[in-house]
Amino acid sequence: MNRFYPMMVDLTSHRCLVVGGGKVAERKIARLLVSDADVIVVSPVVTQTVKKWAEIGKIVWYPRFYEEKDGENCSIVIAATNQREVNHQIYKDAKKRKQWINVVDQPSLCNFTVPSTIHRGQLTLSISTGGASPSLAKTIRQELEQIYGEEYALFLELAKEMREEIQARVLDPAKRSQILKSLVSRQWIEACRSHPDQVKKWMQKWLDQELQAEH
Ligand SMILES: C[C@@]1(CC(=O)O)c2cc3[nH]c(cc4nc(cc5[nH]c(cc(n2)[C@H]1CCC(=O)O)[C@@](C)(CC(=O)O)[C@@H]5CCC(=O)O)C(CC(=O)O)=C4CCC(=O)O)c(CCC(=O)O)c3CC(=O)O
Ligand SMILES: NC(=O)C1=CN([C@@H]2O[C@H](COP(=O)(O)OP(=O)(O)OC[C@H]3O[C@@H](n4cnc5c(N)ncnc54)[C@H](O)[C@@H]3O)[C@@H](O)[C@H]2O)C=CC1
Repeated sequence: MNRFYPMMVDLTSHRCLVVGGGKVAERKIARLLVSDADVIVVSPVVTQTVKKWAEIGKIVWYPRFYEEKDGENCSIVIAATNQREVNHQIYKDAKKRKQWINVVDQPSLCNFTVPSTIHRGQLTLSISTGGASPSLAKTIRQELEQIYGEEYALFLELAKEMREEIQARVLDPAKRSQILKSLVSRQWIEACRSHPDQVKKWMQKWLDQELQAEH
């Protein structure tokens, strides 16, 4: 069994090739766009959504069949056609170039796979089943979406600000660690959900009290 190494990658401005323009390719492209990658799509036919992305300049689309040179200078290649032999050829070309390659119909050829993912601002939750059951990954994603709502985005934004202030102002490591831990409480997360407009003021007040107790 292959245990994949979970890794958060900065794809900003990295050229990423997606071959194919169907439903599966569209999903992979959407993920790459969230990460600000430079996406090149090669496919004679694409979905309406992919076509729209090309029209508004979010991606570059070459409306033709795959050619070996398409993968040049790409950090990542995704073979997402419905032709097994074409996907296999894309794999061989990418392997020669030592690129990161995802083949949507042959998990054993992938040197990376795409997990099911939830974004809540800076929070990312990803689920992988190592290719055993993508449907289970999707089901768990849907369950977690109910538990981890949009309030986590606001909470993290505020927690980041407060954390920076705590790091700058609390010099005693033990005390700093204690305040940083108490910042992460159910109450604050709940307040982000119920009172998004007021919570920052309350948190700041709480922090000021904690910092005063310092002196
Ligand atoms: C190995 C991997 C490679 C990769 O694509 O990266 C792979 C491979 C394959 N998927 C197949 C089928 C389906 N995949 C989905 C859905 C998703 N597949 C995703 C990832 C992965 N799929 C990687 C492993 C992920 C892991 O480790 O868990 C997700 C998580 C991420 C994403 O794609 O963005 C996304 C859910 C996103 C979400 O909604 O949260 C559904 C459900 C649906 O579409 O509703 C079905 C139909 C039901 C079923 O088969 O279970 C087939 C058979 C094709 C066939 O039979 O023709 C293969 C090939 C094979 O297994 O041989
Ligand atoms: N990994 C995953 O998450 C999943 C993978 N699959 C697999 O993914 C494959 C694709 O599925 P869909 O997107 O639904 O298929 P689809 O039939 O909607 O799209 C296939 C695309 O490939 C393009 N294409 C075909 N030959 C090409 C070539 N030589 N060069 C460039 N583009 C070419 C077509 O123009 C079309 O846009 C299927 O074979 C299926 O087995 C299916 C479900 C999920």
